[in-house]
Amino acid sequence: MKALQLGLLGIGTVGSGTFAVLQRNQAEIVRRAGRGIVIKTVADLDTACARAVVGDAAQVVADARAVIADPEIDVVVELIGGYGIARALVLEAIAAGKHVVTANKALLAVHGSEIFAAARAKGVIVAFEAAVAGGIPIIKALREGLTANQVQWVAGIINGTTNFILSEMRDKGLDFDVVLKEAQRLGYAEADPTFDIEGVDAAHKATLMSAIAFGVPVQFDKAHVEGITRLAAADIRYAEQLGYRIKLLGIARRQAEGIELRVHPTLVPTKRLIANVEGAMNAVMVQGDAVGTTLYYGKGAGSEPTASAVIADLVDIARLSGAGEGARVPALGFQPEALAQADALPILPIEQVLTSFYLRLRVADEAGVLARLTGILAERGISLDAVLQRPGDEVAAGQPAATDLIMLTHITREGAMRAALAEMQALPSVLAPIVSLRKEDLA
Ligand SMILES: NC(=O)c1ccc[n+]([C@@H]2O[C@H](COP(=O)([O-])OP(=O)(O)OC[C@H]3O[C@@H](n4cnc5c(N)ncnc54)[C@H](O)[C@@H]3O)[C@@H](O)[C@H]2O)c1
Ligand SMILES: N[C@@H](CCO)C(=O)O
Ligand code: NA
Repeated sequence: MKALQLGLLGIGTVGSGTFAVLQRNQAEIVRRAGRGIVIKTVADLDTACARAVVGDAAQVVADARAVIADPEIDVVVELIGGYGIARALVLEAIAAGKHVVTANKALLAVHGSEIFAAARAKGVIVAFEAAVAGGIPIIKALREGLTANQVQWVAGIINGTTNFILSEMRDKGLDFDVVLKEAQRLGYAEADPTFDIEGVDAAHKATLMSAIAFGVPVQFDKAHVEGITRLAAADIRYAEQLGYRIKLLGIARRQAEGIELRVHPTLVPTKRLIANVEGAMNAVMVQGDAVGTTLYYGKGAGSEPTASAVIADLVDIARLSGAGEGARVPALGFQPEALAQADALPILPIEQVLTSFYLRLRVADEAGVLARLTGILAERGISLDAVLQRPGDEVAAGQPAATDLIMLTHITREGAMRAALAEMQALPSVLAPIVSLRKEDLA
């Protein structure tokens, strides 16, 4: 059978990995796909760099639209990134009848509904395994391997840069900025690293997983997003003393009334495997009603790990591009007409999220403070799981002595906790802004 002809848009970190792995493993890939997968043309603004990567193994052009216009190209592989030119090129490629493979989670989390609808109308495939947790086949697992299940929740370490930063800070006592620079040097970080450290990249990926897990449209604008920039070393230490690690988790959970979709630093029991995922590694836990809890672990970023996912999608296309719509796996795993309307299973506002909390309060060391605080929590139906008292810093002469109170709560509605926090913060004996972090047992 004729080889699948590719046009690669962008040959940076992921593009060059895709080129290298396709070259190296071509014979193995033919044995699996039943035909060759060949890069015909590479488009990159930096043509000199692109030529240095591909030599004379493929044509190199500066203009991506020349690739889209080439009738011999079957698949456009978008590895440029971002929402701007990438969106235009992907839509133009679909309009030209090309299948599309992309690693671009930002694009799909924000414009996915438009792109999947355009692909459906044109009868082409849009595949994106590389967009979530890089080389880990989590899209395949959710869409196909777990298809029997009603998924209850998905929780993952899905940003390598922030997991690398948290691990290096905890293990080696390194500063945030030093570790971020190292993650950039290693090719893990996004073009704009604030996407990594502010949780946006993880939220893009969690949004895609929520759509595939629950059959809802991609709705990045409804995700609750917090990064790691406000995390204090003291909380990492206290969490450790209580038997928890702090991880940036992307969580999508089904409640009766809707879906929780959130990214935030989270206390996870140290005894869970996922709490021990270190460095730039990713891991995703999925709980289904039939299968129970499953865990997927591996490299979520980097040149060849991400290329591994891009090429897996290409092999699927090599096998399925000739098949009718019904023989292909739908982009989000649910039949398009069965995707729930946004209001049928809405993304819940953060106040409705159910979770437990870690609180750290700097309080005046005087009688009755703890009773007042626990009274406020009890009025809102929030019960305590554990309380620790730690001496605070030295205080100036004449100032009241201060102490740190660390509390772990049982599960509560976030709205109730926010109301309690406001009331506690207003007490004169609470001396500094209260730190609150969410905690998940992931059992
Ligand atoms: N780096 C990773 O580990 C990783 C992992 C998973 C997903 N991704 C995603 O993969 C995509 C690519 O990431 P990357 O790290 O390879 O980026 P990169 O910056 O290394 O490469 C992008 C390439 O696109 C080229 N480019 C920019 N504008 C162009 C245009 N208009 N036409 C043609 N070429 C253009 C650049 O010159 C560059 O060579 C992004 O969507 C990213 O989020 C990256
Ligand atoms: N910037 C991303 C790349 C992989 O999507 C990360 O650090 O995980
Ligand atoms: Na993946």
